[in-house]
Amino acid sequence: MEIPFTKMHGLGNNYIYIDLFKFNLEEEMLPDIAIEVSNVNTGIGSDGLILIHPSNKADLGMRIFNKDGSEGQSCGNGLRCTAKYAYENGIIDKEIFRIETKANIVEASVVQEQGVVNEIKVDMGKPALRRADVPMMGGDDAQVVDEPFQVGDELLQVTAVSMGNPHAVFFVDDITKAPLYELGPAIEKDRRFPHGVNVEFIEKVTENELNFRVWERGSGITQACGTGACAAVVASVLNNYVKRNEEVVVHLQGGDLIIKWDENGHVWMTGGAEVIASGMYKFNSNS
Ligand SMILES: N[C@@H](CCC[C@H](N)C(=O)O)C(=O)O
Repeated sequence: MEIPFTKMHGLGNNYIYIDLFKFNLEEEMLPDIAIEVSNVNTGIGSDGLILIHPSNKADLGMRIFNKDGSEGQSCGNGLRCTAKYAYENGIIDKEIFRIETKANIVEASVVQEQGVVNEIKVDMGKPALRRADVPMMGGDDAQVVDEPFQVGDELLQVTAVSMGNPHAVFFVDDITKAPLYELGPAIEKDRRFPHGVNVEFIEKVTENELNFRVWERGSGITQACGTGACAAVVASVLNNYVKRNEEVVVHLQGGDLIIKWDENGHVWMTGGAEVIASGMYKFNSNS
């Protein structure tokens, strides 16, 4: 079967996008397609698969599958790329529109010049902070802020945030020494997170600037994670490292995002999105 695709990235966080306004895929094939297209040796190579689909609740919908075939509830970089694709390919014909995800419905605004989208701002909605909503096991149902977290021989301090998907945020003094490979895989699958977790290491640079590295649930190290950057700013506010209602520049491996957690509780994400290539993928179903 030949599948039309577009490969896009947001700060290097790259996915294969399939436009289900034009092409149909069987539900049961989706995890296998995600695994296969993500493979850099036998597929295209990506952090996963994103489907852009019709929605009866919003202007359009987006679904994200990680590299291992698991489905995530949201994807910040994917939402900006989806917004750019939808605008530039005539799926929508307005600058502000709503996108449904498995987690919630978000509002995206595109800044465009002559039909080409340069920047996308997304109202990502409100974070969920109660332990059960992350979800994280153990302890009472209050927020998980700077809580001791033992992993093997290491005693860390965790702040847990859901941006529709789960995030465990750890603050470090020097981002270049963040133990991504050493601890990322173990924390991602730690039994205290029953649905797994995205793992972020954050260094405060100034009152309005954070350094960021991520080990993503289902995909491992990626160059950027939009929901992770939102979670990092929420966690930094909760730990008094940055201020509520102020823009924070998050330096990810692939570039910068501007994030603000506003006084109404909404998290705003602003950044770019790029098209890499488009073509036809020959799906072999070998995985
Ligand atoms: N890269 C994404 C998040 C993708 C999903 C995540 N790995 C999960 O399983 O929750 C982003 O930009 O937010």
